[in-house]
This record gives sequence, structure tokens and C-alpha cells, in this order.
Amino acid sequence: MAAQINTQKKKVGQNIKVVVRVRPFNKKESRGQSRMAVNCISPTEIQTKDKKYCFDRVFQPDCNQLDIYSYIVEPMINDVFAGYNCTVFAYGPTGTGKTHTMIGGDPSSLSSLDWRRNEKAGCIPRVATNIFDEIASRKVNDYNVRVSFLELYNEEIRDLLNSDKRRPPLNIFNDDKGAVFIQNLNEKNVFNSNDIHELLKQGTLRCQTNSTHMNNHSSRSHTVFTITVHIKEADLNGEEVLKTGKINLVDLAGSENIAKSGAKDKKALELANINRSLLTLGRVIQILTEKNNRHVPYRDSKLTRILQDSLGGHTKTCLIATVSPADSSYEVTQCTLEYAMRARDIKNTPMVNEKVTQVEMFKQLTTEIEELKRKLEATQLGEGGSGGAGFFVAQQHWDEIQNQLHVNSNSLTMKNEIMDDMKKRLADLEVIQKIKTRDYEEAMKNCKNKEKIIHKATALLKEHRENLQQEKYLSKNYFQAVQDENTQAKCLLQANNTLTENYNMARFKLKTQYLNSLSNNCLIQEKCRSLQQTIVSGREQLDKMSLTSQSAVTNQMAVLEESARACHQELERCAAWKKEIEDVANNKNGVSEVIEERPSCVSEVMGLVDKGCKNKYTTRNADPLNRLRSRLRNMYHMQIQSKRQQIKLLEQEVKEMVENLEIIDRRTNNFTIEEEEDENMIKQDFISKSTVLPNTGVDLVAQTESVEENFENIKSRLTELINQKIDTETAHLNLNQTHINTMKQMIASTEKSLKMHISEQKSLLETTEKIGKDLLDEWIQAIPADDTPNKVSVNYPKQVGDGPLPRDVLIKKFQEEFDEDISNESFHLNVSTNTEEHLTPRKSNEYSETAT
Ligand SMILES: Nc1ncnc2c1ncn2[C@@H]1O[C@H](COP(=O)(O)OP(=O)(O)OP(=O)(O)O)[C@@H](O)[C@H]1O
Repeated sequence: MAAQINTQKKKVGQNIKVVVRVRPFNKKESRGQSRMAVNCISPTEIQTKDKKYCFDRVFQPDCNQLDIYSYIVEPMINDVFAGYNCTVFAYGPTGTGKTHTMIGGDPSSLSSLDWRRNEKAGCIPRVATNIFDEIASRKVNDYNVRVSFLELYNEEIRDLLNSDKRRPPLNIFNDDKGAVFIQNLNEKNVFNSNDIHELLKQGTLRCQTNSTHMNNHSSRSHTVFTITVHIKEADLNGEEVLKTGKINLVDLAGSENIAKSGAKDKKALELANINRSLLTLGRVIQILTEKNNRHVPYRDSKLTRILQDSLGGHTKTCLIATVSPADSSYEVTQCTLEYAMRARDIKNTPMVNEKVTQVEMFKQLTTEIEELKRKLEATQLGEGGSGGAGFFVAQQHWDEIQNQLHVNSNSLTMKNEIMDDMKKRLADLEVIQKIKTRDYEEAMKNCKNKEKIIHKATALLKEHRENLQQEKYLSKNYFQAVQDENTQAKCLLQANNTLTENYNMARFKLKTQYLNSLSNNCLIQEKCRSLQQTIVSGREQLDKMSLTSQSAVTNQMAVLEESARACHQELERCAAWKKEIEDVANNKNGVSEVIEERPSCVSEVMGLVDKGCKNKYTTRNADPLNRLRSRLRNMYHMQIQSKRQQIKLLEQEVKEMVENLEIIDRRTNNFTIEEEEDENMIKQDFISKSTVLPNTGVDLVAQTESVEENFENIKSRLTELINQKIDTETAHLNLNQTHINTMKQMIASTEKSLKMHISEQKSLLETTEKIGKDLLDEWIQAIPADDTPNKVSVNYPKQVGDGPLPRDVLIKKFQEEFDEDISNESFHLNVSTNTEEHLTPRKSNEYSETAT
């Protein structure tokens, strides 16, 4: 049994691949001087005189076997190992190279064939070697490769790997998922490519032998060479799964028209039957490419039944249309190209075959065993006819059942052993599961703790980030402050420079002032000296003047004495003049008259006379010399007095000048002291400032430099610290991130394993449920060895009679109902509780409810 279960994982429709291979002219065509009827205009286009066709690839007559293999089959090897089913059809008229493409050169030399070097080798020998190469390169240890080779001729399946004439008939079955399997078809285990080559050789020879018995048989039969690969690999969870993929290589019968063969009557019917498969194939292709969802008549031919999954199913399919280039074959070539064009529209939904895990296998086996046991018991009870649910079976059939039971019993024993082993493994698995559950719970706990830690760490991280921001801000401020300080230091330096300049200027000014005052002092001193000299010279002059005045006095005395004498003489003259006046007074008449005439003049003259008289009297009494002397003395005294006065004034002036000089001197001294004091004060101030500020410009520069250096150091240290902090924080962050990621991964993997566990449990449940049904079917199928396409079941009422209904009655009933003779066939007996339906034979699938 080769049941393949397909899953419904992906449903992406993809068109089947269709290529055309044009063979070279054969001898006959060359001799007949045929002309080319087709032209390969590009790698994907072929042109006939009527039409241009586009395919996935067009292989020209000069292409070689390896080109075909590399493009079509080689990529399928990976698919087979991935668990896909793949099919390659060769379709075309007789003699166009289908067998050449599939098998290639002389099959008798196949076993020693190295397909890479042998140019004649077709796809089958190449794929055989390729599969084992792939197994070796993938280092697959646990694998199983099986080969089957069948021929379909006149709607009859022949096993080309089984020459036994007593071989059981080959029946085609569909399981409930639509997968097709051929009962009793030999599937040979192969262990290397040579094994496959050998089987291919044997099968091909057997096919050819058949061909010699039947005229031109080979071109009218279809052959299907299947290689099935089972590999055991660990899946992503480390669990071992069994993957199954296969490749079907189908060499179809020649597609030429029946009419063309010229056969008539029985032969024509036979040919019609032979071509039934091809016709059905054409119909199936036609319907599959329509959009009206018509019923696809797969069941109308065995070929379409066998290849059902390859056409509109889940297989990856490629059709190779082989054509002749000759114009003599133009018509069939055109038909073939049209046929191939239609096939291009078929959409398949390739799917990976279900991978079966060991646990599932175990569950399947367990359920199968249980079911078998139950069936066995039921059968044993029914055997004696006392079980109430008995049924009648022919003796021969009964023997077969007994044999089957014996085989099944052995199988049961074996399966029991396997079951025990499996039970042990299950127990182990349960322990592991418990441990894993505990681990999982612990992991969950850890996860929760870690989550808390992560939350804390996140909060801490946030805090760190904030701190960092703050530190950054502070650093920025500090940086600014340092820059400000630097600017201030520069300002101070500038101020200091200005101060130094001012100080130097003030110093220079003071010096200039001092020097000026010094020179002023000298000038004053000079002036004082000149004053003193003036005074001395003044005194000397005074002394000289005194001497001069004394002599002048003497001279004046002399002058005065002279004048006294003159005076004396005057006086004498005055006396004389008085006498004369008296003489005149004596002459009174004349004078009286005058007096009378001019009294005022007389009084005036009398005043003058009186005055003269008085003067005369005084002068008469005083010494005129003495008077003169005293007058001169007075004059002298007065002059002396004025000179003294002058000297006093000069002395006063000199004194004042000396005093002024002293004041100036003092002032000068004071000024010098003040200046010194000022200088000292400035110095003191400068020194005091210098203690606060840098001592000197050099110090200040040095200090500024050191400040700058410090600033640079602080800056670099700060940068370093910030970088360190950032590095630490980043490392911290990364660590936390890694931690979080690890935790997430752990959570994810735990979740995944949990989900898987749940899905496993579910699938186990489902499988357990289904397995009972499957085994029941299988059990039923195993007993009657039915070779008809539809199972025949005969309903048997529970309440009827004392014994089983005779077989011939049942056969008759069936004949009446279906107009079909089942006397040579084995059939099921079902017990019905429905009395109304009793004795009514039905197809089993129509009244499954009545089955117990
Ligand atoms: N591409 C090709 N290159 C060289 N020879 C070819 C090519 N195709 C076919 N031939 C030769 O043509 C002959 C007929 O080929 P083949 O038997 O493969 O045709 P077929 O389509 O399988 O015919 P049938 O339907 O009768 O089985 C063979 O001798 C084969 O070697």
C-alpha cells in the first residue's frame, strides 16, 4: 500500500510546466527529403506555417539529453527531497522521441551508465543516479528508496517488476483524501542507482517482450516509472519526521489518431480502448482548463486515475511534447502542439506530503492494533454463527480469511511487540513531557521574574538616560562656565595689561613731574640765589647810596650854607627894602590918598607889611643857618627815613621772598614726599592687586595658560567621563537588550513548544479518531480481495431467518438490482438493522449507515 496523505498547508495554484522537444530528422525523413515544418524561433517559441506557439521552453533538434534533464528533472530532485510529488509526462506521436527522452539509449547498458558522461541516457537513468548522489551529499542516514514500474495497455495494468504469472490483480484505490494507490503493485527497495538501472532494464525488457507478443504494442502502451523516496530527518524542533516524495516518469502511448492506423472492427475497438486513456487524458486536460467547474472524468480511464494528482492536483508536473520536424508529420505535430498548449492552462497546487512524526506513527499503530483486535474478536464470535451478527462466506473465501487472519495475527504479535516498545517510549516521553512541563513552568516563572527584572531594568535605564541627559546638560553648562571663565581670564589679562600700561604711564608721568619739579626747584633755588645776590647787591648799593647821600648832604650843606649866605644877603636887601618902605610911609599925603582911593589894596599891602614885619621880627630873632641846618637835617632825615623805609621794604621783600622760597622748598619737599607716597601707594596698590591678580603679566599669561591647560584637561576628562558613561550605559543597554531578546526568544520558544504540544495532542486525537475508520475500511478491503473499482456490498437483515442467506440468492439479487454479474467476484456482507432495506444490495458507499 502506498498511501500518500496530502496536507492543506499551501494552496498556491501554478500552471504545469510544458516544454516541446523537436527531434532531428530520422533516416526515413532525410531520405524522403522532408522539409522542416516547424521553426524554433526563440528558446520559448515555435513557429509552424499556421501559428506561433509559446511554451516554457522549446528544445531544438540539436539539443542533448542533458539539456532536457537539467531544465526539467534536476530541479525536481530538491522538491522530491522536500516531500513533493513530481510527474514528468512525455506526450507525442509515435517515433517522436518519448522513450528516447525518458529512457534514452540502449537500456541493456544502463547499469554501467554514468549519466553525466553518457550522452544517450534519458531522464530515468539520470534521476536514479542523481537521487543517490543527493542522498550522499545530504548525508541522509535513514532513508528508503522504492521503485515501481507499470505498464498500462488496453486499460490493463501490468507490473513490469513482477514476472510471477500468479500475481494478484492490480487494483487502483483512492483514499479519502484523494490519493491514489495501486494495490499489489510491486515496490522494490533499492539501495543504489545500479539497482534502479537494473530494474529499469528488466522492466523495459519485459515491456519489449510483451510488445513482441502484441503487434506494435509498445507504442500503444503507457509506462509509469515511479521512484519513491522516504527520508527521516530532524525538523526545526529537533523531532524526527518522515518525509516522503516521489517522481513519476510517464512515457505515454503514441498520440496519433486511430483512424490513421487504418484499423477496423475488433482491432479498431482495441485501439479505441488503448487510446481511451489518451482520449480521457485529453478530456481531463480540456475540462481542467475550462472555468465552469465541470466534473473531471478522472475515473473514465486508468491512466487518468493513476495520474489524477498530477493533473489539477498537488503534484509538480511537467509535460514534454515531442514532435517531428518533418512536414510529412505536420498534421500530428500541429495536434500535439495544440494539445500541449491546452495543457499549459492546467493549474496544480503543489503540496508537501504530510510529514509523519514518530509519535503519530506510534498512535496510528496502537489504534490499528486495537481495531484489529476488536475486529478479530468480532470475527471469532461470528465464525460459529452464534454471535447473532454472523454472516455467510464461501469456504474458499473463509480459508482466505483464515490465512489473512493468521497473517494479521502474526502482524498483530509483531505490532504488539512494537506497541510494547512504543508504550515504553511513550512512558519515557511522558516522563520527558512532565519534565518539560515542569521546565516550562519554571521557565514561565523565570520569564515572569525576568519580566519584572526587565521592567525594573527598563525603569533604571530610563532613569540612567535621564541622569545622562542631566549630566550632559550639566556638562554643557560646565563647559560653558569654563569657557566663560576662560573669557573672564582673558578679560582679566587684558585688564591687567591695561593696568600695567596705566601704571607704567602713571610712573612715567610721575617721573616726568618729579623731574619737572626738580628742575623747578633748581630754578627757584637759582632765583633765591639771585634774589639773595640782589639783596646783597641792594645792601651794597644801599651802603653806597648812604655814602653818596652823606656826601650829598655835605654838598647840600655847603649849598645850604651858600644859600644862607645868599639869604643873609637877601635879608640885608630886605632891610634896605624896608627902609625904603618906611620912607615911602613918611610920604603920607600921597599914600593917604592912595589909601583912601583903594582901601583893599592898602589892607593887602598892610598884610604884606605886617607879614614882612613879623618875618622881620622872627628872622631877627632866629638863627637862619640853624633853621636851614635843621631844615636840611630834616630833609636828610626824611631821605634817610625813606631810604630806610625802602631798605625795610626791600628787606621785607627779601624776607618774603626767602619765606616764599622756603615755602616752595618745603612744598617741593612735600611734593617729593607726596610723590614718593603716591608712588609707594601706587606700588602698594599694584602689589596688593598683583597678589589678588597674577603677580605679573608673565605670571598672568602663565596662569592663563595653566587655566587653559586645566580647562582643556577638564574638558578632555569630562569628554572621557561622558564617553565612559555613554559606553557603560550603552553596554548596559545592550546587555539589557540581549537579556530582553533572550527572554523573548525563551518565551517564544516556550510558546512555540506549547503550541506544538497542543497541536500534537490535537492531531493525535484527530488521528486516533480517523485511524479507527481507516482501519475498518482496510480490514474490510483486506478480507474480500476485491478487484472491482467500486466495492460491492450486500445488505443482510439481522432479523432474517435462522441461517445465512444463500450466496446464489444474493448474487441473483445483485444481478437484478444492478444488472451485473458478481458470481466470480468476492463481496462484502453487511448486517443491517433496517428491515425495510433488507435484501437490497447497494454500493457500499451509498449505505454506510447500515454497517455495524
Ligand atoms: N532527439 C532525438 N535525437 C536523436 N534520436 C532520436 C531523438 N528522438 C528520437 N530519436 C530516435 O527516434 C527513434 C524513435 O524514438 P522513440 O522510440 O523514443 O519514439 P517514441 O516517441 O517513444 O515512439 P513510440 O511512441 O513508438 O514509443 C529512436 O530510434 C530514437 O533513438
